[in-house]
Amino acid sequence: MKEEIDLNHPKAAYVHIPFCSQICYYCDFAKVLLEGQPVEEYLDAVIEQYRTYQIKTLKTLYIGGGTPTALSAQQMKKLLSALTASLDLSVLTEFTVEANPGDLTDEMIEVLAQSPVNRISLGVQTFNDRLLKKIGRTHTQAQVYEAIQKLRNAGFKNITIDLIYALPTQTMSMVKEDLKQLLALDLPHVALYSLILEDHTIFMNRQRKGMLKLPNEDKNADMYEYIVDTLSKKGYNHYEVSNFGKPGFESQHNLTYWDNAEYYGIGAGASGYLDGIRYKNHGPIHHYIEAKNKRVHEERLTQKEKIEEEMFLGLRKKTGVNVQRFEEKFHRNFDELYGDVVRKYIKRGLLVDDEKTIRLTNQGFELGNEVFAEFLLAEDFE
Ligand SMILES: C[S@@+](CC[C@H](N)C(=O)[O-])C[C@H]1O[C@@H](n2cnc3c(N)ncnc32)[C@H](O)[C@@H]1O
Ligand SMILES: C[S@@+](CC[C@H](N)C(=O)[O-])C[C@H]1O[C@@H](n2cnc3c(N)ncnc32)[C@H](O)[C@@H]1O
Ligand code: SF4
Repeated sequence: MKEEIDLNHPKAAYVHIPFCSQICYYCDFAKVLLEGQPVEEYLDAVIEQYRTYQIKTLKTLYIGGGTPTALSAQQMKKLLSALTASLDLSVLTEFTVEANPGDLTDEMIEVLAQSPVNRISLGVQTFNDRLLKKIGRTHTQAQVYEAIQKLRNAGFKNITIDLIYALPTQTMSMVKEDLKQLLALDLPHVALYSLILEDHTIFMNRQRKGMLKLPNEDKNADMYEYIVDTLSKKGYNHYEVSNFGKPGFESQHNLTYWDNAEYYGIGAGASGYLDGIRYKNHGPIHHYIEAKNKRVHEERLTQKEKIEEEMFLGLRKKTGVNVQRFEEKFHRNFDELYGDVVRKYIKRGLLVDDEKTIRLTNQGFELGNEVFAEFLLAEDFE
């Protein structure tokens, strides 16, 4: 009986730490400057929300931000022990903490190494010191090398970094140099994002004033092609639009999102998906701390929305959407719903149908959003 109940529970949890010691010029995630924030009260509120779910087993736990390593080593220790106190650790296979290369003090690394955390995601963005300054980062290339060496010395094998390409003034040869540095580090995983200009960022402000020199769309596409080609040749599995992992190192937590499975979302501004309801927690720190009910937006998804999400999220993965699984899940004939659009994009070389799965080609990945839009169902769909 216990096992049955457990199977119905989400197997992934996301915990958000919204503090940063600097605000990067491109970033629109839920975050605030650390200084002067009620960090202890915030951690207590996070732990309180986590406990309400009475979680006993998880396959993946992910502490993201913001910058989790902006916490002090003591605060991190308190958070990690509260999150794992009632967990069956034999089931927990992937436990990630995001870290800023400049924050990884010996003390912080020791706290992480002595906990069940087994994956570290470093926000590197680029190895180019001048470019790092131009995007508002305060760490340097040397600190990245130092952080990775220290993490390895402490026993961490599963280290991933985030890089951004198509940054202002970035040229193709700068992207090639970043890839060279990345490959020399021989890391098992990397996420490479194309810069997105977000509202309410310094970059958007500069763009509006005509002061931002961004690579054009063609250059952006060339950069993506170069990245995909280079990493694929070096043995990385391009398992999602922006993610590359050596076999066995694909992020299990992020695959939960793309598999359209449910997960707990804990912390200010975090989103979660439980019992068919997508929710978002209060964003502003004080609201989050004070609110009795931490969840502020809740939306029960209709069948139409669930099907659309299954397609958008599934197509982000290299393995695509499994047709049989789709039909079992939604009790619908796939071909009736999507046969026409699938055939159209197969003709254009953007989709492949290998009988069992529908998936994007590399060219399809580049034009992802255009393809996804065609998988929206009619307004009157029932
Ligand atoms: C929200 S951050 C959290 C990680 C950590 N704070 C850090 O930056 O080191 C997660 C990642 O999202 C990516 N990101 C944030 N804003 C972006 C943007 N506007 N365009 C592309 N990628 C972005 C960055 O690569 C960043 O490392
Ligand atoms: C952009 S992804 C980077 C993934 C990472 N490179 C990896 O492979 O482990 C992570 C970011 O997405 C955001 N994020 C992930 N899950 C979230 C959730 N459930 N609610 C809110 N934000 C989330 C956080 O800002 C987090 O820093
Ligand atoms: S990219 Fe990371 S460090 Fe920079 S502002 Fe966003 S969350 Fe903070």
